[in-house]
Amino acid sequence: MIQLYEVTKRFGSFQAVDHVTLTIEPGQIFGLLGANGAGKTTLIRMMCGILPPTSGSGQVLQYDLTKESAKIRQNIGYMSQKFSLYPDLTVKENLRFYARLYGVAQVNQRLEESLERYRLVEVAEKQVNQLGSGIRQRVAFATSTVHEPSLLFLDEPTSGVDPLTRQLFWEECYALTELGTTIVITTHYMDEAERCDQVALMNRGQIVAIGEVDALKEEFAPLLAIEDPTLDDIFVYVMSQGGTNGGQEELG
Ligand SMILES: Nc1ncnc2c1ncn2[C@@H]1O[C@H](COP(=O)(O)OP(=O)(O)OP(=O)(O)O)[C@@H](O)[C@H]1O
Repeated sequence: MIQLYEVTKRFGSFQAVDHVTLTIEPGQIFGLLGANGAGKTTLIRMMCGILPPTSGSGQVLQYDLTKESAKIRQNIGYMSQKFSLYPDLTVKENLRFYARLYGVAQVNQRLEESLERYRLVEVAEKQVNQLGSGIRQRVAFATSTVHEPSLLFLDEPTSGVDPLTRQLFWEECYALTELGTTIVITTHYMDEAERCDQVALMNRGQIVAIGEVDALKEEFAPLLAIEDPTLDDIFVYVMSQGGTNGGQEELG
């Protein structure tokens, strides 16, 4: 589904993503973890075909990362940290906008399905700016899946969201993977990371640990001298190995 080889992104002399080589199998929920500034969003934006890599190569779906980025953008779903919703439009109008953008056939039917699935029927005619953050998150989730992409990128979709909405959100993720969707998600919540089939820990632009959660725990137990480490323990250990790459002036 995704193969990256030595993918690097530099902003000026600063290396935000540093030679990342990665395979993500279809049908998985793949979690990207790392401290603030570790490079997760930059890596996701490259996988989405939004940001060209400085160097490296790869394939997303069957498309070349550098030469076919438009095809990638058209065929994936992406829920960014800053939800790309139009606050003055209603929930339904937002959904309709994205459905048209992605060339969805039978838009009306799809909108009804989407409103139903994400429990948005009652707020369909409300403007997004009148809604609370939990519902806005559901609207953003609905817009990123309105074209039923087989590959979905979710960048911190649950930050600032209440536990019930988080729970419902994860149920939706599982339902989508049942339908064959592959999900790449970033999160700062370790309980959410535990729900992923595979996780990768990023530090200073590099992937410093990758694998199934249980396998990682086994791998890190001797290094940590803890019999049954939590993902939190591993995270703290990995991050302590050199700290993060820190901030950088915005260079565009
Ligand atoms: N356009 C840009 N110009 C300059 N530096 C940038 C740019 N975009 C990102 N960076 C820097 O690259 C580094 C990685 O940022 P990125 O947003 O990918 O991290 P992250 O792991 O997603 O962090 P967070 O968890 O806070 O979202 C940061 O130091 C950031 O300041």
